[in-house]
Amino acid sequence: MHYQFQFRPYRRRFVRSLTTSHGVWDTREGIILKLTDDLGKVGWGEIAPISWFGSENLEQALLFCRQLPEIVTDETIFSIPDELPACQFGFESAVWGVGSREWRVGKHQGVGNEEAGEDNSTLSSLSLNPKSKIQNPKSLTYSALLPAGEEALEVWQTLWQQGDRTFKWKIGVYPVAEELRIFQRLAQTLPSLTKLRLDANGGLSYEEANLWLWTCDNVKANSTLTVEIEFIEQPLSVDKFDSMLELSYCYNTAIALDESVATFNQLKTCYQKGWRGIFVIKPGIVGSPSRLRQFCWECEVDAVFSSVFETSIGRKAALQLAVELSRHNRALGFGVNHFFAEEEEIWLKNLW
Ligand SMILES: O=C(O)CCC(=O)c1ccccc1C(=O)O
Ligand SMILES: [Mg+2]
Repeated sequence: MHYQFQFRPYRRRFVRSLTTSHGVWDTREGIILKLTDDLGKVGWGEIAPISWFGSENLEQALLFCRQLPEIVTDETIFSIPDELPACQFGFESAVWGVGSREWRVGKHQGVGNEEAGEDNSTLSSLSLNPKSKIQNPKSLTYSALLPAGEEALEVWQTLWQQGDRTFKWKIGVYPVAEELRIFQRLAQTLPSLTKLRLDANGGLSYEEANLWLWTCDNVKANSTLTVEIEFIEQPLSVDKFDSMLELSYCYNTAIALDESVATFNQLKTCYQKGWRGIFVIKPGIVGSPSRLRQFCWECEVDAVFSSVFETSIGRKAALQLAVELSRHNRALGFGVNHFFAEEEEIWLKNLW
C-alpha cells in the first residue's frame, strides 16, 4: 500500500503551565500528519514528542518528515527506527486511520456513522470531541491532573464538580516537608472513595521516597481517611531502577514506573528485569502501537495510559489503545483538558 504524505508543524501554548520536577512546560510543539491512499481515503496522525522524557525532539521528527518522499509505503512506516518513537506512533496511527471507520465521522455526533460518502479528508469534516468518539464497553474514567503545590487544594474542587473522582498530584517540586503538609490536607479533605495518584517525576531522593511511601501506607492504615492512594509514580530517577524495585516490595503503596518506561525498549527491559508493578504508558512517545499491543497482551501488563498533551488527533489513537489494553479499571491519565484553551476544533481547522 502507498500513501500521499503531507504534514504540518504546530505550536500551542497551554492556558496553565505544567510544573514537574523536570521544570516548567508551557508550549506543546508537534506535527500533524495526513496520509491519503489511492482511493482518496485519509488517515490523520500526530507526532508529539517529549524529549525531556526520552523521546526524539521536535527537530529530529521534522527532519525525518522532511526527508520522506511525497509518496510513502507501509514498508517505510513500519521500518521507522526506534530512535524516533513519537514518529512511529504518529505514522502507524495514521495508517490505521486510513482503513478505519473511526475517522470516517462527518458532521453528525456519535460513533460509527455508517453513511456512505462520509468525507474525512479535511480536518473540518472531523468531529473531534474525544469523549464522544470512543465506543467503549467498559466505561472510561479519567484521572484529572492537579498542579503541583498548594494550588491543588483549590483546583481539585472544580474538577470534582465536573465529575472527576481520580486525581494525580505532582510532587517532588517543592521541599518535601511542605508537600507532606499539603498532602495531609488533601488526604483529609478529598471526599471518600476518591483516588489519588502522586507523581514525583523522578524527583525524590531515596530517603524522601521512603518517607512518601511510609506516609501513604499510614493513610491507608488510618481508618478515618477514606481517600485511596492508588500509587506513587516514578519516585526516583530512571537510573535508580533497582531501588524502585526494592521499594515496591517494602511498602503496601504501589509504585508506577513512568520515565523509566517511556519508550518500548525501556518498557521491555524493565519487565525483563522483573518489574510486575504498574507501568505508565504514554502511547504518543512509546513507539509502534502494534508492537505495544502485542507486548501488553502477552505479558498482561498492568498499564495506566497517559497523555503527552497531544491534540485530539493523537489522543484518539492513544485512547483506542488505552481502551483495549487497560486492566484493573485503571483511570486513564487523559484528564488534562483544563490545560488547554477551549475550541481546539477551531484551532485544528485553522492549522490545516
Ligand atoms: O498521566 C497523567 O495523568 C497526565 C499526564 C502527565 O502527567 C504527563 C503529561 C506530559 C508529560 C509528563 C506527564 C507525567 O506523567 O509525568
Ligand atoms: Mg509521570
